[in-house]
Formats: sequence, C-alpha cells, structure tokens
Amino acid sequence: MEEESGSLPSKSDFSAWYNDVLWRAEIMDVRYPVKGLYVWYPFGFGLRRQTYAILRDLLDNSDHEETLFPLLIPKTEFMKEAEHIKGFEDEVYWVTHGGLSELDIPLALRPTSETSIYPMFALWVRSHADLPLKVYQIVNTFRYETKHTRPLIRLREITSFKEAHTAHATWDDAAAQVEIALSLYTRFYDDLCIPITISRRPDWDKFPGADYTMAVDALMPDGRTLQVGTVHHLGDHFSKTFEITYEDAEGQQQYVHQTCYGISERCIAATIGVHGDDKGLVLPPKVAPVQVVVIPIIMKKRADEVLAAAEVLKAELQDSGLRVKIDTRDMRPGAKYYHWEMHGVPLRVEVGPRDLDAGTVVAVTRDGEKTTVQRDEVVTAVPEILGAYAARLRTNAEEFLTSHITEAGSVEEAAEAVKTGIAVVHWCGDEACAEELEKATNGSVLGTEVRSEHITISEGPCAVCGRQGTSTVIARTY
Ligand SMILES: Nc1ncnc2c1ncn2[C@@H]1O[C@H](COS(=O)(=O)NC(=O)[C@@H](N)CS)[C@@H](O)[C@H]1O
Ligand SMILES: [Zn+2]
Repeated sequence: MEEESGSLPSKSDFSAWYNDVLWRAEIMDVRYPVKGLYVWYPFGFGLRRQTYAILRDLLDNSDHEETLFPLLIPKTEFMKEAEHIKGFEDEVYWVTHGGLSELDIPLALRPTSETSIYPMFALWVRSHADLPLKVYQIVNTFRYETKHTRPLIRLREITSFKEAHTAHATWDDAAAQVEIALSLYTRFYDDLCIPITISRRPDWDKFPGADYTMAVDALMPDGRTLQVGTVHHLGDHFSKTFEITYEDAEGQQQYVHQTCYGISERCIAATIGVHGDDKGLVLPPKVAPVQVVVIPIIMKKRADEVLAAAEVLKAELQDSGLRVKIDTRDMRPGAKYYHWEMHGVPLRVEVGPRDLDAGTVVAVTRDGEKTTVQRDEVVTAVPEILGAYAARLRTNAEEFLTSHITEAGSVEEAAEAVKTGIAVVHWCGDEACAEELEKATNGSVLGTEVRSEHITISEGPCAVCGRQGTSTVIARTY
C-alpha cells in the first residue's frame, strides 16, 4: 500500500492519531460499506494471529479445549433466559429468510454464545465425571451497537471474540475458575506489556444472567479506560434454564454452576493505544508480525557485497526463530526507517560497508536504543535486546498508569482526576450515590474489590453520603 502523503497526527490528539495509524500501519481498512464492520489488512491480521496465539497457548495450557459452535441460534433457544434476553434483545441481529422463503423459526446471529452452547452442554454433561468442563472458541459475534462504532473498540461484527465457557459441580468451584480466568488474563496482558486494573462491576453493569462480573480495564492515552476483558460467574441461572444437570455421588441430579469469560480485539486496540507514539505503532516483540527488519545500507560501490551479507544475516536471524524481513527496496534508508517504525517493528539491524569492514552491525530498537553488535554475536544478542526493549515498554506503560491514578477524598477531587485518568473514591454501594458520582465526574463507576498493584483498598466514608464505603474506581470509559 502507498505511503500516503502528510504525516501522522500527534498522539496527543489520540482519536485522530488512532484512526490514522490504523491505515498507515496497515492494520484495518475502515472503508467497508457496512457501519461497524472493518477489514483486516494482512499486516494487521498478522498482529491478530500473534496476539491470539498467546491467548490460545494460555488457555490450552490451563486445560481448556478449543471448539466451534454454530453462528446461528434459533429464537426458541435464544429467548429462554429472561435476563439474557433483556440484556441483548436490542443488540441481536436476526436472520429471517433462507433464500426467498421465510424461516419458520428466526435465527439470531450470536451476540455471544451462551444460548448456542448451553443446550449442547445439557447433552454433554451427564455425571460428576464430566466436570469440570472448560471449552473456548475464537469466533465472530454480532451486536447491533447503537453507540459510536470504532475499529477494534466498538464493533458491530466482533471478528475476534474469544469466549470461554465452563461448567462445575459447585458454586465455589465456579468461583475458583473465575480466579483462574483472571490470572490468565493478567498473564495475557503482561505479555502485551499492558498494565490493567481488575474490579467487580456494580450489579447494574454485570453480564445479563450473571451472579457477578469481574472486569479488566486498561487506561488509554486519552485518560479513558477500555474494558478489555470480563469474567462472569453465572451461578446456576443458565443451567436451570437449559437443564444442565449431573448425577452426584449420591445419585442425585444437581444443576451445574458456570462461568464464561471473553476477550475481543479490544486487546489489540489497547496494544496500539498504550504503546504507540508520534512515529506510529510500537509493538511488543511477542506480538509483532515482523520482529526484526534488516536494512542494507547500499552505496554505489560494494552494493552487491552489502546485499549478500544482509541476506545471510536475515537468514540466520530467521533460522533462530525470529520473524524477520529484509528491506531491499530502492529507497533512502531514512524512508525505510520511517516505514518500519510506522509498523511498530521492535528492532532494525543496519548493515553497511563500514560494518562489513568492522565485522559489526548496528541494532536500533523502536524506542531508539542503538547498539553496535559483533557480527558473530548477533543471533545471541538480538533476543536480549528485544527482552530489554519489552521491559522498557512495560515500565513506561506502568508509569503512565500509576501517574494517572488519584486517590480522591471528595467528589470534586474525583471529578478533577477523571479528566485525565482514574479516580479512587470511597463509595457505600448505593446506586443513588453512584449516580451522583457519575453525574458529578462525567465518568462511570468501574467497580469495587479493585485488584491493582497500584491501588490499595481501604474503607472510609462514602464521598457522597458519608456512610461506610470502600475503595471504588471511577473513570471516563469507551
Ligand atoms: N461491540 C464490541 N466491540 C468490541 N469488543 C466488545 C464489544 N462488546 C463487548 N466487547 C468486548 O467483549 C468482552 C466480552 O463481552 S461481554 O459481553 O462482556 N461478555 C460476554 O459476552 C460473555 N459471554 C463472555 S464469554 C467485553 O469485556 C469487551 O471487552
Ligand atoms: Zn453513599
């Protein structure tokens, strides 16, 4: 794709920067003619592949099994769980015809898959021995979002919806699974070098049909939080609706207790937003589609010699297991640096005539660290350089988050803090006080039982009514 003229807006104008970088770095083409649906460029799809490979690994190595359920859900099943319907009825797409003939039972495009999976769980779960059941799928789901749609952030077709669904013998077993899911999500976001906060959503914000919802939030550069994952304890609400029972040791039929937990491509939006800079994407090595780009510095003389040496270097790095490209285009080195920086490539390795004579190469990380490396040590040096670079990404992101969390002693202080980040206030749990807090701060009550190494939970008088309250996070949200 052409390097369009003009330059990327400053990241301080985050909305403009985000929209621009999505096409300049070839992540998403937003020109598809259906609102809320977007097209993955191949480079962006490479970022998605690497990101979801980490998620698959984490799930597969914590005894989940990947599966695949149908996209279409018969209305008869979809309409079974009252709370669930209430929560999704104005978001679900319906298929009403097959060709020219009307369907006798309309089919929902899954907004999430409880009502396609759980009728099958009822057939799969017979005895205690079938539990715990832990499956997941990575599918597209559809939600007729009426709020402002945005690529990767608020979609009508969620193209990369990882949804896990588990069934357990007891409520406590399901609660333990909630904790396992949260630790998996914490490891996943640590691999993306993204610091998160976890909190328990207030009851009016929990997943429809859930006992409670734990949510994972990331702070975006504009000071708003993005909900980048959720874990729901479903109790036995769905198992009673869908008759998912098992025979216990005493031969009694018992309802299973369930959880479900989802991550969408918002994880990629957070990676782009949290790490990006005024030159474009800045990608953590684990997810970068291209981890190293070899740039031959081609002068008139010795061009062939340099090119040959660069090809050998590229092959060596590739054979060591890295995702490597070599840029032999007939362009100034500076134009090549611009291109690969825009694409967030963590490391470029320059090879010119002087390097051949000195037996060295020059390694430059995406955040500007320059190292001269002995040619015969490159294959061992590169992983170390990439590791140190990833650690700097993590530290920078942590610093941004900690410097944008404010312990607020009053509603006014919270309102000030929410302009640029997260406020922590004491809230009594009463919905009326929450409404007061949200109105006064122009933010949302994210939740309580906050888990973040940067937030210490304490008790204290509710910022609104003075009754006994507990630490609660508030922020403007996507
Ligand atoms: N319209 C949307 N576009 C992009 N991501 C979304 C959208 N709606 C929700 N998400 C993301 O998907 C995650 C899971 O969605 S959810 O409704 O909270 N939970 C479920 O659907 C459960 N069934 C999890 S399996 C959310 O935490 C949010 O990060
Ligand atoms: Zn109160």
